Amino acid sequence: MKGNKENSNGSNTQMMKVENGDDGYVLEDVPHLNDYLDGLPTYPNPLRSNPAYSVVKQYFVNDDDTVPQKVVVHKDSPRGTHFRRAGPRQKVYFSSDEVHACIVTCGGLCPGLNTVIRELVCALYHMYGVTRVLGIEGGYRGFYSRNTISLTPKIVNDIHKRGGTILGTSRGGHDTMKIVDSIQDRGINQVYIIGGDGTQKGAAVIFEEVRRRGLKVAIAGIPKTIDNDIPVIDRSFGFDTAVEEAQRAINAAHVEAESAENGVGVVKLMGRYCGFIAMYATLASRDVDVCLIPESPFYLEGEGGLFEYVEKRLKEDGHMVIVIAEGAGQDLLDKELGLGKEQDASGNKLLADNGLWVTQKIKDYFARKKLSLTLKYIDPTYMIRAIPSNASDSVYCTLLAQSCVHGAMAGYTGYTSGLVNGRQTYIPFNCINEKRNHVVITDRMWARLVSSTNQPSFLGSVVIAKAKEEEQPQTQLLDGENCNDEKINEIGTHEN
Ligand SMILES: Nc1ncnc2c1ncn2[C@@H]1O[C@H](COP(=O)(O)OP(=O)(O)O)[C@@H](O)[C@H]1O
Ligand SMILES: O=P(O)(O)OC[C@H]1O[C@](O)(COP(=O)(O)O)[C@@H](O)[C@@H]1O
Ligand SMILES: [Mg+2]
Repeated sequence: MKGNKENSNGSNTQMMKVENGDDGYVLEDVPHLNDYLDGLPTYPNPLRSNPAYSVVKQYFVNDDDTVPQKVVVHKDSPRGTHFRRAGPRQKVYFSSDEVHACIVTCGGLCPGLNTVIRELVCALYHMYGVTRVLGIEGGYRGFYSRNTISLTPKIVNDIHKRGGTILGTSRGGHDTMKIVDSIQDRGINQVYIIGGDGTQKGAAVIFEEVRRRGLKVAIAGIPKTIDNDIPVIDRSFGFDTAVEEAQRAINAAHVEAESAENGVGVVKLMGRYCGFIAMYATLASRDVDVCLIPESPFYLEGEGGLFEYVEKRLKEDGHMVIVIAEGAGQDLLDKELGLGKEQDASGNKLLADNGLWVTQKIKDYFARKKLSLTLKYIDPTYMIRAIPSNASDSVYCTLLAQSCVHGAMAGYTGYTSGLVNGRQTYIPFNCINEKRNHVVITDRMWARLVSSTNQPSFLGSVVIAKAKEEEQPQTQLLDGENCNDEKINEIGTHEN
């Protein structure tokens, strides 16, 4: 049974393609150019005659292959939500010389952006014989305010060794009509959009406008977020690299703290709304005594508070390391400093420097108690995102880019490519855009962290009960689950 349902988000008119099957099987499908254009010609996939790929058994993905969102199931549980498996199809909807592709990067930097650009260009050229690929400079606004650059395998050959994005990026500037006018005027028919939650929302609106105008243009997203806050996918590219780089800052903080009397090292890491980088960097390092993240409220004064814990650790060990994600404790700062309304050009809330704030608070506390303290504050936030991707992220970027190109060539549109339970999939924009991924503090991963640092939970029993109520228990599969149900963080819930 095939069906479309209206998106619950009032501002977004995207029709969702949902297919229900036996035993509670649900396919959250992605749009196809065929859905709104009749009589499109198809062509055999050029990979059939590509010497590297033609020898691969079952190189082409079966059109019916789908990937389950949840792999932990019970005997009688419904089969649940699935996504279309990514990969090359037998038939393509674009001939090689017809394709005029473009690539744009938006939002904040992330390790691996250049790798994705490189691999998109190489996949288009080498797999599909496409020779017209444009780079849109400076993010979304580049569509209507900047010249484009021509991208070839030669131009992108070495870019994966550099951090940042050769195309430049920006926040704000999303003007749907101007962007789609530019796509139409330039004769672009495949748009590859690399960016985070904001960017994917922008891509969804572009897709809707392209469909409204009846254009044969595939709109494909590649999720980029150093914070790892995009739902559904296993993890975002660049996240591994960022966690690895964060180790250097934590090591430095530890060395400094260890070498001084009553030494405290404070490290601020990225994580606007979620504390994945801080959590994983802390778990990996084992030198951290307390990790503060946005999802876990904390307090400073009194019993069970941060000051009491710092004092205790210094008495016991003579030194300690604090990791703080940039979004942690922002409510406390808001209350005290009266901030809270300022936004960046994309509408993201601008955060006050909680690392500096907590540093000053600890210093004041120790001064009040006339206790000695040597505190060093390290803020490596931009250092961890301005570097090239590490080896594992680079391979991941390659697979993402190739999957994304296969999808557009096969005529799919309005999707984000993403890794779900270790398999590449096409995810409809609405599944990505309606929720944000966050650390589940009633999950075993956070419990692991709290037990490894031995930090106070800062939570009273009432708060814990409330959090448990709000979070879906990880072993419980609910009837009728779909991608819009609260996502249980996949990284945090893979238990062995
Ligand atoms: N709700 C939205 N609708 C359309 N465009 C958006 C939306 N939110 C953000 N954008 C655009 O997406 C781009 C990147 O968004 P931003 O939030 O800065 O970064 P990220 O995509 O990394 O989260 C910006 O150009 C912004 O204007
Ligand atoms: O200074 P900028 O460029 O606004 O970036 C800061 C923000 O970018 C982030 O890395 C996330 O940005 P994105 O949503 O663009 O991925 C946050 O952690 C951080 O708050
Ligand atoms: Mg974002």
